[in-house]
Amino acid sequence: MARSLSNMVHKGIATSTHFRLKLASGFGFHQGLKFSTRITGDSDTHEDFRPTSNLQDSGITVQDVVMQDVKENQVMLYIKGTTDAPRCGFSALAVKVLQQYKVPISARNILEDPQLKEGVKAFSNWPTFPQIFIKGEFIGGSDIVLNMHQNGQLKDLLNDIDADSDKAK
Ligand SMILES: N[C@@H](CCC(=O)N[C@@H](CS)C(=O)NCC(=O)O)C(=O)O
Ligand code: FES
Repeated sequence: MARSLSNMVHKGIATSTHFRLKLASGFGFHQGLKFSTRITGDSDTHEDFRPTSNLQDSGITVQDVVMQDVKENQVMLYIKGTTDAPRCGFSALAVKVLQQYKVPISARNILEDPQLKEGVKAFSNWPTFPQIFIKGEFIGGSDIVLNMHQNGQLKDLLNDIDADSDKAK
C-alpha cells in the first residue's frame, strides 16, 4: 500500500529519508574532507606553505611559465634563494660558476612557490635544484655546469650570448 508523505513523516520514515539525503549531500562534504586530507598530507601544499603566486586562478600553468622563461632568457636558473642570496650551496655554486661569464642570468626562487618547484621538476624530469637552462636547453644541476666550466664546454656554449641581451634570438 502506498504511504502518504504525512504518514511517512508521522511514522518517522520521512525523517530517516531526510537523514539519508543529508548523508548524501554529506558525501560531497566527505569529498571535501578527502581533498583537504590530501593537501594536509603533502608538506608542500600545507596551508602554511601556500604558494604566493596566483597561478592557480590565472589559467596559466607552471609548464607555460617555464616554457616562456626558457624561451625568453638565454640563461635561466631555477634555484633555492636568489642569485644575490642563494639559500643552498648547490644553487650558490651554479650561480657562482655562471657569473664567471659576462652573460645575463635570470632566475626564479623555487622556495617561494611549491607549485613552481614541482612544475619545474616535472618539466625537466629532473629531481633536484638548481636547474639550469641555457638557450632553451636543459643543462642539469650545479655539478654538471661546474664540469662544463672546467672542461671548456660552458665557454663555448655561452660564447655567442650578448652581455646585454635578455631575450632569446
Ligand atoms: N647533483 C645535484 C645535487 C643537487 C641536490 O642534491 N639538490 C637537492 C638539495 S638542494 C634537491 O634539490 N632536492 C630536492 C628538493 O629539494 O626538492 C647538483 O649538483 O645540482
Ligand atoms: S637546501 Fe639543503 S642541500 Fe640544498
